[in-house]
Amino acid sequence: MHTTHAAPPAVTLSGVVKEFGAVRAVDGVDLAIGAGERVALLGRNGAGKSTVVDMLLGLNTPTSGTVSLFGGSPREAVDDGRVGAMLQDIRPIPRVTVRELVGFVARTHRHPTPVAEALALAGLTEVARRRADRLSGGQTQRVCFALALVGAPGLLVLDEPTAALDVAARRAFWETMRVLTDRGTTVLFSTHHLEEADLNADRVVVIDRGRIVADDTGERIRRSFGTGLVSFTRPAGTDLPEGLGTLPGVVSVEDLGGRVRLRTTDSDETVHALAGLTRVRDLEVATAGLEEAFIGITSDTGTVPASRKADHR
Ligand SMILES: Nc1ncnc2c1ncn2[C@@H]1O[C@H](COP(=O)(O)OP(=O)(O)OP(=O)(O)O)[C@@H](O)[C@H]1O
Repeated sequence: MHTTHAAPPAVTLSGVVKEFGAVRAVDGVDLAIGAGERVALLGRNGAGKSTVVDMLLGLNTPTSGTVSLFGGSPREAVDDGRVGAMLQDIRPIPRVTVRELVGFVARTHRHPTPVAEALALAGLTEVARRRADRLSGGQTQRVCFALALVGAPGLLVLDEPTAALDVAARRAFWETMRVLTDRGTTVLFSTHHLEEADLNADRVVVIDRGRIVADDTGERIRRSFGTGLVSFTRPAGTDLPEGLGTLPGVVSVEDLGGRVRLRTTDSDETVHALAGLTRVRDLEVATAGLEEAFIGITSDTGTVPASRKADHR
């Protein structure tokens, strides 16, 4: 009988916890990423993104739980040249030309991408003869990108990859990312820009205080964040009406000292039902920007809806 074995996922994290003394940077993360997926790890500063990335690369070990890449340890996958990485702290670059540097790293791999192609993919063709230590911040970031991709890795791990890039370079960068995932490369990148995650990933994993609070397509996450804002003033001397949180579309309720703000996925339905529930004054309906919606889900005000948390235990 002929049996086929499915390839193990590119990335698997099971019950991963990472503590630094009293700080629990990663607090029980389960995540599986298949070949060719383009996944954004989205979270605000200090959410735990870099800690996850470091564990994926074997630079850090979990306090508990397991991390595996292609079914083996991160160290094995890295030593095997199956992982390309671009981290936030850009290391000093030696005094050689860009082409020499990329060529040198290419020779350390068994099946490298041709150097000219790696340079072109990273947008470095024009500066290939320049000394690598005399480049602008954005060009230096592109050199790091070329070094990450020249080994033709199965998995690319990129920690805030576009931080130093201008608008045109960003666009070119994401275009290259598409080319690579179309070839079957798995890409995991971290960002704190919802817009960037939404536009450039097939799947967005939102991390907050070390936990995954959403894992879905950017569009569905955007919708579930609730970009509608319905605000009203409650009559003086009255309490916050009961049942606001269960009105149609409502994902969170905030009471800002008499002014009540509902975040909703459907403002029309919410307003309609609100009228039947209570008397309100100064009704206002607005749309939150994507970034604001994201801040809503991950802010300290505790407005993350219980239902979304429960989805991702
Ligand atoms: N080596 C360390 N020692 C102590 N605490 C650490 C260490 N590394 C990270 N932390 C803490 O762990 C938490 C998560 O940090 P991490 O760098 O993973 O966040 P991040 O999501 O990557 O943030 P940013 O977007 O700012 O890069 C933070 O509270 C941080 O201060």
